[in-house]
Amino acid sequence: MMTNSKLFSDAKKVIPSGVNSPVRYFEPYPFFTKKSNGAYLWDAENKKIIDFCNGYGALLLGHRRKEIISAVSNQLSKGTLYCTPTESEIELSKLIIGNFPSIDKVRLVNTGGEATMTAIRLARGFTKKKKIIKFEGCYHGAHDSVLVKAGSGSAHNGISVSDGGLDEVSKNTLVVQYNNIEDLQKTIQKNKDIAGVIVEPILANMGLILPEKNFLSDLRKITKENNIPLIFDEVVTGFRVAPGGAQEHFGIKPDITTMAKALSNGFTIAAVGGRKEIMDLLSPGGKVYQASTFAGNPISVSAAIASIKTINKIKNKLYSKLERFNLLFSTALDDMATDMNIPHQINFTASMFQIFFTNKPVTNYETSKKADSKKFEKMFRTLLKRGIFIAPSQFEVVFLSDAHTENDLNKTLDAYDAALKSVKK
Ligand SMILES: Cc1ncc(COP(=O)(O)O)c(C=O)c1O
Ligand SMILES: NCC(=O)CCC(=O)O
Repeated sequence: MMTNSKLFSDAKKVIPSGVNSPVRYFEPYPFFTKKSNGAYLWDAENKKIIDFCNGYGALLLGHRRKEIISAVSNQLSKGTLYCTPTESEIELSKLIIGNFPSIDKVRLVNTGGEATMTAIRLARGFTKKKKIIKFEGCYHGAHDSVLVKAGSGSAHNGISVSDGGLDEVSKNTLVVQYNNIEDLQKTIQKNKDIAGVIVEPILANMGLILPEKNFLSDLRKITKENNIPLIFDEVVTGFRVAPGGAQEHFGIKPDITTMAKALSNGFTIAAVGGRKEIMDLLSPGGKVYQASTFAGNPISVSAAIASIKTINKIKNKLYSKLERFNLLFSTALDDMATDMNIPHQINFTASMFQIFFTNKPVTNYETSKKADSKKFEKMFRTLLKRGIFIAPSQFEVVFLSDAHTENDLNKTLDAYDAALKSVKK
């Protein structure tokens, strides 16, 4: 049997740092997954692990969900890539538009990063302006204009602006504090050249940070008053917090929306959608260029159609169950840490939560950075020893899926109990 340790030493020889995305690495080495099903992963050493990383939020319905696997198997028998339009793309676009009333038209792309890159280019093409505003700690993918004071692996590895990124690009990205509407107002007043504001409506890349009351509605009001397109990056929140994403949950209409992850429950697809007059600027009808060989590929499209149909069919049960599980879990975890006298904060909403080891509320990049990440890593390691996998970094969140059972959650709470004890030592 191959061990995780042997696989990692092999991997390092042929893959930089042994991983294909930085967030997958943790000390001393990550486990290597052989297969998954429902709520579980099995590693190279045949250990069964309860998964709370869930494809960084993609697997809302759980691994190998039957409706999706059967739609994809059906498509596999008909071909994998045509590079011509298909009727399925129309069906998927109608489903997306049906769930997101702010969207008149939608382009399919492959990754969240590609979606935000296209959204920003569209905002620039529409306004003929240059600068974009992003919020500290929000992560929108690994491209130059958004990899500035970003969260996720970029915060974890202390990379505020990436080597190799162009200053000419990052200097056109203005960074504003999350949950600080005055900061946004001042930045808009000082700069006349703003093409768009991009935001994670719920910040899920600095741990979990919730928008304070009125933050998103004020953001909408101010951008509208100043004729600045507002981009909601719903790569994490789309379909996860509601069938129509955070914009449905908070009742706010952005001008452009990006989505990925739970859109397809584990296949490579993302989308950028928005108002007709903006979306129609895309080439070939317009002059904003976006293109990709794999965009709208029939495999991912079939997965996304099956995901949305499943979500829409079971939505009345799905979201209330996940919210109930999350409330029970987060409350029990809070009680446990309080009983142990461990300074902590728990932020939770819908099917996401995170614990921070700090006695101050976590409301933005700075307060998240001040939490004790060494304690978090200790907790992570104890959880993993006990067969529970959460994303390895303080700057990610814990994702529940429809496949988790009460029994899984009880086991996980026992593991958190041991993990908190290890933190206390
Ligand atoms: C909010 C948000 N936007 C964009 C992205 C980038 O998505 P991808 O990794 O598919 O490029 C992520 C990825 O984690 C994300 O969390
Ligand atoms: N929250 C950050 C991600 O989901 C990104 C995953 C990756 O970079 O592999």
